[in-house]
Amino acid sequence: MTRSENIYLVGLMGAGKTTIGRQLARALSVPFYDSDKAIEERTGVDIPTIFEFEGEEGFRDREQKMIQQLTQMKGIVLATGGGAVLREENRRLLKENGFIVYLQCSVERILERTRRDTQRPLLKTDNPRERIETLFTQREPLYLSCADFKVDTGVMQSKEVVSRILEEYKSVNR
Ligand SMILES: Nc1ncnc2c1ncn2[C@@H]1O[C@H](COP(=O)(O)OP(=O)(O)O)[C@@H](O)[C@H]1O
Ligand SMILES: O=C(O)C1=C[C@@H](OP(=O)(O)O)[C@@H](O)[C@H](O)C1
Ligand SMILES: [Mg+2]
Repeated sequence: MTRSENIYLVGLMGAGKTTIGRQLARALSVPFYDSDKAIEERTGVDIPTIFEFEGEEGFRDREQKMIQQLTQMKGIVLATGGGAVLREENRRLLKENGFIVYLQCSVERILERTRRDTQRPLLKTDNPRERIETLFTQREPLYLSCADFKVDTGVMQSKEVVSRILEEYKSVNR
């Protein structure tokens, strides 16, 4: 088993990890996991409820446990949550066990895509643009430090993004 048997997607909220991940897994005929969905299934409540009752740190603890478990699996595509790279342990686990793709996206596009969203507690603010800009500045260096490959999802259709990832993944796994 090599680390490249898994593909892990990282990037900001709205970059398309969940959407692209599902399509990529289908194209490869492998199982798809989404760490947020797995946390929701385990707890029986949605992400905003976890933030409400346990705060961001409570959510991060659950997220770390989930990443620990999901990175034991082989032959999967995993969409992480946008903040999964914040913890060093998560970055280490992801780097050790998979091919990491950073889905890059401009603040403007993210703002458009998340405008009507109610499921991302970190964007429940009077000034979502400022929040996204802050997250971008804080996290972009972390995404870049983990990534084996990056692709801009703001300028291409998801189908094209999937093709670019497959092309790169196959070239490193020849
Ligand atoms: N080129 C694209 N790649 C990925 N998502 C796109 C693209 N264009 C539009 N979208 C839309 O943007 C949103 C991305 O949300 P999601 O996949 O949940 O992102 P994430 O999991 O990174 O937060 C979806 O509603 C998706 O349909
Ligand atoms: O950026 C973040 O800190 C978060 C991103 C979300 O996932 P998506 O990136 O899939 O939206 C989810 O994990 C939670 O709301 C926190
Ligand atoms: Mg997602």
